Amino acid sequence: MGAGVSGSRALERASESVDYALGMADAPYKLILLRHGESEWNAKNLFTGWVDVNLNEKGEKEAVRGGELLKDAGLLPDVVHTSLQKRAIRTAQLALESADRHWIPVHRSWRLNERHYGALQGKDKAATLAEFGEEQFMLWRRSYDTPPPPLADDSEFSQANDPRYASIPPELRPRTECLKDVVQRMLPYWYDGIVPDLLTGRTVLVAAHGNSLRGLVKHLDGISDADIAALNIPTGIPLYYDLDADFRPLTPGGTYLDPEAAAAAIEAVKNQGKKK
Ligand SMILES: O=C(O)[C@@H](CO)OP(=O)(O)O
Repeated sequence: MGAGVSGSRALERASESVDYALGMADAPYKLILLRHGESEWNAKNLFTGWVDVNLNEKGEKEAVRGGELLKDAGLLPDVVHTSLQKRAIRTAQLALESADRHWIPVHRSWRLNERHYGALQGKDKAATLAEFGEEQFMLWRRSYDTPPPPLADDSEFSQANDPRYASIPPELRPRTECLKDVVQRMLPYWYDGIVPDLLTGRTVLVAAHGNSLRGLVKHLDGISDADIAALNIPTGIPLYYDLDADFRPLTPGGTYLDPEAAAAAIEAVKNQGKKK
């Protein structure tokens, strides 16, 4: 019995020293969220959703700067997860190149895609606000559980027949989504794709979108369905989370690596539709 007790103490000590060696004693898990840089349609103030729009020049610069911020902060990702959309994929590549981490393993999933914006995809935000009024506009844009009308499969902005979504049965491919739908399809990937990487002590970068990241932040910070309406995420500025052993943030809301730029950009996202 004595041997058993000292054996288990030795095991405890060994596991403590592994935690220490991995720097996991206080904040075991390091997670970085990065919304893609400005896209061509962000600049034109159009609802984008699943339309596969590219970064514009400003967005490319934001992505490069995002990588520099990571490097300066000593937050070097060991693995990256992206959506299946070009603006997030390219943002991750540009950021990782500028942090000299272009070689890390990459995983992609449609579950990190932007919210499908239904029949609003391709529409001008200011014109939509003017046509339907502020209440309806904000309900579609920021309410937790009111999706816009579905997008017809024969629309030029539909992804119903896009081969990259072939693994989703045709009738289950989104034609519109509210944030609640996004949380429901994103969380399985968080648990099965991202958390296992965090558990091994890797620093994980998630390069995704305004609304898929709002869904993830809602989950991490335990934000209510009502309060999430007020949360906006800026393009291209890394948001860093130290997570405890239960994957809860040590600093609620995380930390933007450039807080001043983030505050100004959050305000601009919030006011989209009100100008241009
Ligand atoms: O158009 C979109 O897909 C998203 C993100 O750009 O817009 P919003 O911030 O209005 O939800």
